[in-house]
Amino acid sequence: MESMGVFSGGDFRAWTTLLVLVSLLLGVSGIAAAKDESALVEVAIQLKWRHQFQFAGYYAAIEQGYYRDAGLNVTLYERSESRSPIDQLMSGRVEFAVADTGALIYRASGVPLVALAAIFQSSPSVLVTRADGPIDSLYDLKNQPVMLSGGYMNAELLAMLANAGMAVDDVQVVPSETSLEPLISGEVAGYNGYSTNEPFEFTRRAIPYRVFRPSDYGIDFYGDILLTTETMLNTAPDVTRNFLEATRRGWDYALTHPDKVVDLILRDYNTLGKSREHLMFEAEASKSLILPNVVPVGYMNEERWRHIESVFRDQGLLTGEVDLNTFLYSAEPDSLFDELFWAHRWYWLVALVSMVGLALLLHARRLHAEVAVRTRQLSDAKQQAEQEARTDYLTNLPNRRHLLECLVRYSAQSQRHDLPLSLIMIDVDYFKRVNDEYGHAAGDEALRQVSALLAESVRTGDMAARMGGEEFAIVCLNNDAQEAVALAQRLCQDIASTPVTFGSTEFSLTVSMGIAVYEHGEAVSSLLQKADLALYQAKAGGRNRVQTWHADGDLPSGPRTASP
Ligand SMILES: Nc1nc2c(ncn2[C@@H]2O[C@H](COP(=O)(O)OP(=O)(O)OP(=O)(O)O)[C@@H](O)[C@H]2O)c(=O)[nH]1
Repeated sequence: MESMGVFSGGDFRAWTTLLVLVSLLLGVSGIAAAKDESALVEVAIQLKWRHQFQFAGYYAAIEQGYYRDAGLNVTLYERSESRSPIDQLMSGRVEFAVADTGALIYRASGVPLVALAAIFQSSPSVLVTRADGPIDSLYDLKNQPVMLSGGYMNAELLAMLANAGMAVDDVQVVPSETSLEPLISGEVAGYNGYSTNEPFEFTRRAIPYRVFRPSDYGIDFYGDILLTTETMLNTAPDVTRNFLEATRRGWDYALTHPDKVVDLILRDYNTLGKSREHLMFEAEASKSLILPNVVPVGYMNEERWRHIESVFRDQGLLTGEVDLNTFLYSAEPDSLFDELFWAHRWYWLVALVSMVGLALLLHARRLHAEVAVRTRQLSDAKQQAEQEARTDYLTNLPNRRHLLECLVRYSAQSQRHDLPLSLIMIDVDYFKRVNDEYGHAAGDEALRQVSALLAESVRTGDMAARMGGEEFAIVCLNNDAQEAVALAQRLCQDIASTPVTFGSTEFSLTVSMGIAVYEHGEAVSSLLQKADLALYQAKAGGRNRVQTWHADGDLPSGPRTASP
C-alpha cells in the first residue's frame, strides 16, 4: 500500500508526456479553427421573439467567437410584428430562423423548410391561471375567456384542452396580448404564457398562479426549432453544418455560464428591459427544458416529431403527407450515441486520461511489488548460498569454515565470561580400508552415520563439524577438560559399538580423538594445533582412544602419517 498516491519518476514522465500531447492536440485544433476575418461568410438569423435568455446560445456564440471560428459573421434579428420568422426565412431575408413546431405544418403544405435542431426538448408553452381564482382544473375554463393564439401557434395548448375533455369552442378564445394585466385583473381566466417567463412576474408581484403544462396531458412538443431552407442546405451545406455546430457550442457555453450571458444580454440585447433576476430566472427555467445534461443541445428524435405530427392531424391542422426524412436535418454524426459522444467529448478525454493515469499507477504498483518479491528472493538466495558455504554437502554438518568462525566467537566469550572451552578433533581409523573393502559409496554412508551420531550427542550451543575427509571436530563451550574427555570417551564407545549399515552390509568403525582446552589469550590456530597433536598421539597410541593435550606432553611436531 505504500506506493498509493505516490508517483515514481516514471509515472511523472508518462503523465507529463500525455499532458503535452493533449495540449498539442488542443492547440493545433485551436490554430486550425482560427479564421481570417475577411473570409467570413455573412449569414442572418431571425429570432422568434424579442431578445431574452431564450436566445442565449446565439448571443454566446457571437460573443465567444464560435461563429467566427466557424467562418461565419452572424447577424441576429429580433421578432418584428409584421413578419413571422418563417416568412423572413422563405423570403430569403435570413438564412436561418427560430420558429416553433408549426414549421411541420408548413412543410406538409410544401414549404421546403428543414429543421436543424430543437433547442428546447420540452416546449415552454403553458396555460397560466390565477391560483386564487375559481379555476382549479382545465375543465373550469369552460365558457371562460382564455387568451389563445389561433392555428398552429397554440396547437399544443389546444391539444391539451382536447385531452382534458374540452373542445376549442368550449372556451371563449381571446386574442393574445403580451401584457399580463388582463389575467391579473380577472378580465381573462387563462393566459398563454411561457413557463420560463410569466411565473417570475407573478412571484415578484406576490400573485398566486397556476401553470397547466401540455406535457402533463400527454402533449409533448419541442420548443424553438432552428430552421433553414432546402435551398440553403443544398447550396451551402458546410455553412449550415458550421452554423449549427457553432450554435450548439454557444448553447453549451450559455447553459454553463448563465450569469455571464445574462451580463451580455443586459449590456447588448436587453430590448425588453428585463431585470437581471428575471433573466436569471429565465436561464434556470430554460435549462430545465433544454436538458443539456440528458441530450446534446438541439437533439431531435423522429418519434417525437411523429407525435407532434399526430397532434396536428388530430386538430385538423395538417392533412398532407410529411416526409420527415427531408424535413429533419441529419449530418454526421447522426446517431444519439455519436451525438452524445461529441457533446461529452471532454468528459471522455478526462476519463481517458484518468484511465491512463490509473493504469500507470497500477503498473507502478505492480513493478513495486515485483521488485519487493525479487529483492526477497535475492536475499533468500544469498542466505541460502551463505548457509551452503558453511555446510558440508555430504553430511549436512557445519563445515570447517563454520567451525572456525564458531571457535573465534566462543574463544571471545570464554575469555569475557571466564568459561571453559574445549576442542575435540576426531578422525576415523583406517578409513581407507572402508573405501577399499566396501566401496566409496559405503564410505560416504559411514561418514554420514558417524556425523549423525556426533550431531545428536552434542549439547545445544555446542557444535559438531566435519573438517574434511574422515576428520570431524566438536567445540564445547562451558565444558572443562574432564567433561570433554567424558564426552569423547562415550562417543568413542558409541561409534565402536554401533555398526555402520550399508544395504545388506554391516561393518564397524573406530575413531581416535584429541582434546585441547582453550587458554585465555591464545590464538584459535594454536588451540587447533594442540588438538591436532593430541589426535596424532591418540593415533600413534593405537587408535580407538582419546588423548588430551598437555603442555608438558611429549608430542611429536611433524605431520601425522596414516598407518593401517
Ligand atoms: N568415501 C569417502 N572417502 C573419503 C572421503 N574423504 C576422504 N576419504 C578417504 O578417506 C581415506 C583417508 O585415508 P588416510 O588419510 O590414509 O587415513 P586412514 O585410512 O583413515 O587411516 P588413519 O587415519 O591413519 O587411521 C582416503 O582413502 C580418502 O580417499 C569421502 O568424502 N568419502
